[in-house]
Amino acid sequence: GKKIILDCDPGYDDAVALFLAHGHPDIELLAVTTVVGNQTLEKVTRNALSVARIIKMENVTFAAGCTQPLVKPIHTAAEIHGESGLDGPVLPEPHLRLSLRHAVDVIIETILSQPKDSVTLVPTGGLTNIAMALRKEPKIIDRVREVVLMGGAIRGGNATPCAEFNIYIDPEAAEIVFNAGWKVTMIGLDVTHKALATLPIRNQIRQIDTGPARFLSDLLGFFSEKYQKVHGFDAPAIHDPCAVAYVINPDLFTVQQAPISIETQGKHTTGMTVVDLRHRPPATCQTYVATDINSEAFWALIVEAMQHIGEGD
Ligand SMILES: Nc1ccc([C@@H]2N[C@H](CO)[C@@H](O)[C@H]2O)cc1
Ligand SMILES: [Ca+2]
Repeated sequence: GKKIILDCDPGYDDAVALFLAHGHPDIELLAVTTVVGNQTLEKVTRNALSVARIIKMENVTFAAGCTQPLVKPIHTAAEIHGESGLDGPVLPEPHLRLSLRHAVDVIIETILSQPKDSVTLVPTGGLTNIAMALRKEPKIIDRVREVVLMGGAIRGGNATPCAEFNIYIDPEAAEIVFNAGWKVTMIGLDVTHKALATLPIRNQIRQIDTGPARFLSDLLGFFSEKYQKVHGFDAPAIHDPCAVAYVINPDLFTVQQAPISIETQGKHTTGMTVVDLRHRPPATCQTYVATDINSEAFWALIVEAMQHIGEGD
C-alpha cells in the first residue's frame, strides 16, 4: 500500500483521518505524529492515543511534536473540538506508549529509512512539525514522494473570512512548507466543505454496528452539534480524511497545478493561501490545489475502512 506519515491534531476530523488511514487496505500508516493546533499538544496527543485504542492499532509509532507555532502564539479551536479537543464520547485510556523521540525526528528518520519517493507526508493540522523537520534535515525534501495536506482555501476561510485554520495558526511554517521545493497538493476548504457527514451517512456508519463504527457515529453526532452551533451547517465538514482519501485515490478529486503564496504580513489577511488560477502555471510550479471532490466515493472509502476495521482485532 501507499506509505504515509499522518501529522495531526485530533480534533474530530483528525480522528476520522486516523480511522481511514488505519482501516483502508491501500494505506500503510508508518507513523502518527501530533502537533499543537485544535488543542494543546498534550491534549491532541492523548486524543490520538485514545483513538488508537478504540481501533486497536498496534506497531505504529506515535510521537508528539511541537508545543507551539514557530512565531505566533497558540490559537486553539476549543469552540469546535471542546476543552479536551475531542469532546463528547468517552475516551478510553491509551494502550500504546508514546515514542520517546520527538515527532520531528520520527518524521525525518522514517523518511530517510524508506526508499526514495515512497513516503507521502499527510499533515492535517498546523505545519509546525513539517517546517521544523525540513529545516533540521533538508534531505527529506527530495526524498518524500509528495506532501498532501488538509489546509488553505482558494476562496474563503474558517479561522478568518480569508484564512483556513491550519494555515492561520502557523503561517510562517506554511510559507516554509509550500516553498520547500517538494510537491505539495493542497486539499482546502473548497473541497472539504463538500465532505459533509449528513444524517444518512451517519446512519449508514451506525448500521455497521461495531465498536469503532459506533464510536465514529457518536463522534460525528457531537461534531454535527458543534458545527451547527458554530458554523450554522446542518452537517459537519469532515476535512482531514479528504487528504488521506486523495492518497488512496486521487481520481476522486479534480486538481489544478497553480502557484500558491502564503500571506504572513497581512493585517486582515494573514494565513491566507493566495492561489493564482489566472494563467497556465510555469512548468516549475510544484504546488497543486484540489478544486472538486466526488463526495459519495469519499464516504464509500470511510465505510470501506470501517468494515475493514471491524471490531479492531
Ligand atoms: N472551526 C474549525 C477549526 C479548526 C478545524 C481543524 N482545522 C482544519 C479545518 O480548518 C481541520 O484540520 C480541523 O481539524 C476545523 C474546524
Ligand atoms: Ca486537524
